[in-house]
Amino acid sequence: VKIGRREPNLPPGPPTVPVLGNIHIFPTKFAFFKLTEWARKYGDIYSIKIGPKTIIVLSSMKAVKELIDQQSGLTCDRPKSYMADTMYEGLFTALMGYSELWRRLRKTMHTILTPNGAAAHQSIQAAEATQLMHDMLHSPKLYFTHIERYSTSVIASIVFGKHFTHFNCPEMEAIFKSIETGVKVLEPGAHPPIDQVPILKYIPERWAKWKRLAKRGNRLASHIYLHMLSICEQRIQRGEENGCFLEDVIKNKDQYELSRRQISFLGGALLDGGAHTTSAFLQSLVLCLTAFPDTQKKAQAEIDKVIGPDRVPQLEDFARLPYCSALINEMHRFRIVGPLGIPHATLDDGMYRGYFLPKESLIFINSWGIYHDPDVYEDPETFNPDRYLQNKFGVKAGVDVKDFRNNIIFGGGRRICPGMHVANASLALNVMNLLWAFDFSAPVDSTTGKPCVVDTFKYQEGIFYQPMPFSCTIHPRSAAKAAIIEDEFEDACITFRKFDGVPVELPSVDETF
Ligand code: HEM
Repeated sequence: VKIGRREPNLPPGPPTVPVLGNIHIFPTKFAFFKLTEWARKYGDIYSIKIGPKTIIVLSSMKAVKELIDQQSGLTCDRPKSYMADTMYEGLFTALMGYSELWRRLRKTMHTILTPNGAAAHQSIQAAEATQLMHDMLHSPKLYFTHIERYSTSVIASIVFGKHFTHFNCPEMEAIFKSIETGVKVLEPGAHPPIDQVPILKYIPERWAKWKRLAKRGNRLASHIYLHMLSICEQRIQRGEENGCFLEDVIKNKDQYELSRRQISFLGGALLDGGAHTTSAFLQSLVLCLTAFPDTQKKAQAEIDKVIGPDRVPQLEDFARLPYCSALINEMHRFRIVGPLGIPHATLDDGMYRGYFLPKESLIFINSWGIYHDPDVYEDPETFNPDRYLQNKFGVKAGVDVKDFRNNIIFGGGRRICPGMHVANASLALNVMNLLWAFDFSAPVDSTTGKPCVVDTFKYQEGIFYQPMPFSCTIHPRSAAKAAIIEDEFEDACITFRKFDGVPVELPSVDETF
């Protein structure tokens, strides 16, 4: 039997068995740990066989640069996915194959997402970040949810011009229901291998729960995306534009060559792509500040020296805070939001380092493996922002950095995360604000009288690496700072007025499946 066998000129990899290849040993949970273990054994490029299909795993900056960035024309596709295409009608930028339509959607996104485009949205971003401080001040125990409100509302404001005051509102609930269903729809290994065995597509719906699930996902996703779009359209009709991204796209849809439905999914892809990732980063940040009090104190000392206690931080301050910048780099390295990114795929047959890469191979950028490589980073499992003060890439002495870039956590090539500049501004603003405003500590264990041990590995399963909710004590650093936050929040509410608008009722949706 040839199926499952590694073809002789593929990159090396774990031994295969007939038909299955490596399916039987492929991890279903936290796959990046196993893929990193294999990287140490088989090198920075290796292959895994899933039946007849090939997965290529890249675990060095050099391999990512050479194959994802420099051969982007070959590696910019996405794997075909019946489930994703059914749920998102083949219109979801992050999961679409390389096509003319994908290029048009990316081009449209770039109008807001360039550094200058992103800068135009900084006032709403700052107002949202102020609300996050205000929410944490008033109900610190709900900080996990406050972060999720912030991350969703900031993108919804930038893209659709719609601010969410509370987590408990019909729109936020609908967005999360759609995202949660998306996670189930896309869960690797949860459904029959439809993409490998296409005949399965013809099984009638009543016998195929997975088909019904994908259709339910489609109803939920299209319902909320179209609703968000109509909020924006109605604002334009009232002549109350607030400068959000989609206003421009709606008004110039002929120039962008996009239909109304395509525009709604474009907004949806930004919303889903931006909300969860930003949340995961900020929740990991709180976890690490709680687990590593010395780091917290050092960052606070820098902020106290540069900004002082009398005003809230501004985005411009960030350039004068090298330790805070190192802290963000170390957060990206230590607890990567997307440890395997979103898989790329090859558009055609290709070659790299003398290896053959068959058409439609999947390619994983194993960021976890790259950032936890003991040959590159001193004690990679130790959280140590100072490594990024020693040199730009935080590497051991003597490591050749000519192929390095610090934004590899945002992927690469033509598919590199278009939200990178919006995300960087969000992360910088909130790191400064949260450290300026609050002390984070582990709750005290009533039996020992000592702070509880914080587990920095208690994370949720899924495509993004997001911590499980954990107890954390959050106190304002002074009464004066609490008062400044109250004042700032009043100003933020003035900014929000333009983004609250007239409520538009969310119609109900059929959720059966
Ligand atoms: C900490 C924050 C973020 C991280 C770590 C992150 C990471 C990533 C990664 C790894 C990819 C896959 C890139 C590749 O395939 O090589 C991606 C794609 C994407 N991201 Fe982000 N992202 C973040 C924030 C955002 C934000 C704020 C937005 C929207 C404003 C956004 C929108 C997107 C979209 C639309 C794609 C799909 C690109 C495509 O397939 O063409 N992301 N992101």
